[in-house]
Amino acid sequence: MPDDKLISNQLAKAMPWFGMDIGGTLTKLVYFEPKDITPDEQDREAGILRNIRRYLTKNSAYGKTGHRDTHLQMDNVEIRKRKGSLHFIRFQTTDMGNFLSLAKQKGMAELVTTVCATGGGAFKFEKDFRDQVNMKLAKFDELDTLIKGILFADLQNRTECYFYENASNIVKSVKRAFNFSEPFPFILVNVGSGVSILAVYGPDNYKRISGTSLGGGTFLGLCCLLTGCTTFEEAIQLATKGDNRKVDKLVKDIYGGDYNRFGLPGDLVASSFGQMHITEKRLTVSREDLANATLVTITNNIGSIARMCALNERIDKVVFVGNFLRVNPISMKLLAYAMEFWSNGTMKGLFLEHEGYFGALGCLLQFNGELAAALNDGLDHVQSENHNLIESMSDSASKKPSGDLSHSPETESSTS
Ligand SMILES: Nc1ncnc2c1ncn2[C@@H]1O[C@H](COP(=O)(O)OP(=O)(O)O)[C@@H](O)[C@H]1O
Ligand SMILES: CC(C)(COP(=O)(O)O)[C@@H](O)C(=O)NCCC(=O)O
Repeated sequence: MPDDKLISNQLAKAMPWFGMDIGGTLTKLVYFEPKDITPDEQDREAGILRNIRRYLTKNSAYGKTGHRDTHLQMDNVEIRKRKGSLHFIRFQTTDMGNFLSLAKQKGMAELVTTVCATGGGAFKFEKDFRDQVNMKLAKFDELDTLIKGILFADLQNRTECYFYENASNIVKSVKRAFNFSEPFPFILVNVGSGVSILAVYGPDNYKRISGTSLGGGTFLGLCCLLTGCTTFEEAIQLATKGDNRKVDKLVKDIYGGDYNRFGLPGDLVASSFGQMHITEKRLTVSREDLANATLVTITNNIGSIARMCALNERIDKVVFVGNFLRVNPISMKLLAYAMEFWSNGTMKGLFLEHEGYFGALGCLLQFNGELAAALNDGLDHVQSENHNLIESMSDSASKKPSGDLSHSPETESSTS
């Protein structure tokens, strides 16, 4: 059985380490940059690997839609006994063709033969990866990796988790760090293109309890249709300047004030977009108002479903993640308000700094587990779906660096 040192050696040879989450709208790529490279290792580092490392870490924009979220970079992270930084990169999934061309152009295809991937696109694009860049995808489930990513990020960064103090007063509510060191149980609401809701009881113990197709993709799609905007950033900017009350019908528009008997305040939205059947109202609303109303409609619906799920499961912590929350304090404050107000202060909405990257991060970490286990077991226990992944690792463990997840003849070796 290989010892720890051998395993860490083999894992290091598998660089570069990536985790990829190919979602319905955005592809998220987490890249581990080793920072403990010895001079000897540097000398032996293959040219392609060095170029990829430099290309990814020296730029913050790639191709047409690729961005590195530099503010999310995690330094001094230890993974597989290596110290380094985690870089967080995203691009539009519709740009996958360009990503594959770029990967080919940068020599990735020669270096990396297996990529760890999660999300629906890991299935959808598997053939494209194989046909266009000769890469295999080692597929992991998106909800498994999501939870693993969250737990890892929170361990690394004790200010990862936050909540809104004074959540019941949206104007005055302020972001504060939340101690998430004892996380279980919690409800996890992943707001991506659509919404998945999980009840998480332990690191490997969860169930998917609900979902809705009215998610981040719906907000963006409707906003583009209603306002003519073309990007998420533009949609959020418009929403920030708008007022949903000119679009929605409020309780007071119907009751003239509060509906006291059932505790419904006059300012509560009674009917989303409920004023838009009135011609004069329609003529006076702005694009900003429509964007704001769309954001409020989608957010409130998610908040309402999440709260019912939490109530049903008797869980008081509700964690919201997913890129819908990117640059979107309006929705986070609304969700925090909804959790607190409708539960009479018994539930708490929680948020995480790395919003949409946990699936990709968990994918990067998961690979370690599978790989180490495979090496430990002498590669005997390998499950069929991970066959490709382990096959290429077995190559590297025994003889030539064949390039799984990444090998080249002179790929860097471990310091140990
Ligand atoms: N730059 C962006 N481009 C498109 N959508 C974005 C962007 N930033 C945030 N979003 C929002 O995030 C959602 C996608 O979230 P994400 O968690 O990445 O889900 P998925 O895995 O389905 O792609 C979009 O539907 C949109 O609401
Ligand atoms: C199918 C999905 C898991 C895909 O994840 P996504 O790319 O949206 O993050 C998600 O969109 C979802 O759970 N949709 C809601 C389906 C439903 O329960 O109605």
